[in-house]
Amino acid sequence: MGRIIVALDYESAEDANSLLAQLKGIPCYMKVGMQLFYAAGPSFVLKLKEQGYKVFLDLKMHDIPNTVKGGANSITKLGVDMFNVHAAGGKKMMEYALEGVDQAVTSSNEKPLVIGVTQLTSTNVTTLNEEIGIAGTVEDAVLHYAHLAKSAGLDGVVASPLEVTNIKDQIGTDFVTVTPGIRPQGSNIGDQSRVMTPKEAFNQGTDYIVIGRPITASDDPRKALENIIEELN
Ligand SMILES: O=c1ccn([C@@H]2O[C@H](COP(=O)(O)O)[C@@H](O)[C@H]2O)c(=O)[nH]1
Repeated sequence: MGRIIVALDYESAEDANSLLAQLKGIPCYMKVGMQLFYAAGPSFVLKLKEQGYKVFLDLKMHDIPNTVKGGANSITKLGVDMFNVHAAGGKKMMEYALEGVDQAVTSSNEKPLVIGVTQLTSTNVTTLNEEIGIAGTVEDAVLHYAHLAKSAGLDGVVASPLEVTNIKDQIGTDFVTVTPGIRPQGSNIGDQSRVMTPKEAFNQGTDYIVIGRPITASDDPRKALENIIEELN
């Protein structure tokens, strides 16, 4: 099941390597987010690639277009398979990200999937309306950003599984959806708001699910991942 992305949300390379050892041989993507990247840096990403992992670099870039272009250029040179930018940065920012990618693509650096973050899966309608200042439903806000990401030329979006059917219906099945907010039955929701089980998420038609704590905080991470895969089969 190469469509499961495990979130390596750890404070050190040692901790992340310990999980990698426990999950050895199970085909899945590895996601490096800001906690691990800021601690272990690009060299950790390069080592993951050397070991043959598919890598999603989840740094959610959001800055002026020129800065994002430079960031996207540097990320592409790391050889990652997927990275993301906030769609809230606007169409021009996303277009510049793609320019940064194009300028870094060589025969040894393949083009990564570039994915736009719509609304974080921790965001509920109250946060959206009263704190972020966007009126209406979360679903509409997600769809708005998904259309914007598509118009900028991005490959897909990060959204919750709840929005996948509408995204695929409106934008097309080949527009990639990457969905965190995954909680196997009975697991702690924590700070997430818009959640589904792994099976429900794939039933909605998502391309990739992202799972962190239900695996990493488990007493037996390998068993936790194997249980998820078994449920999906
Ligand atoms: O909208 C988003 C975007 C990214 N994430 C990231 O996914 C994982 C989820 O971890 P869990 O422990 O399974 O909650 C985490 O790394 C987030 O930074 C997200 O949750 N929602």
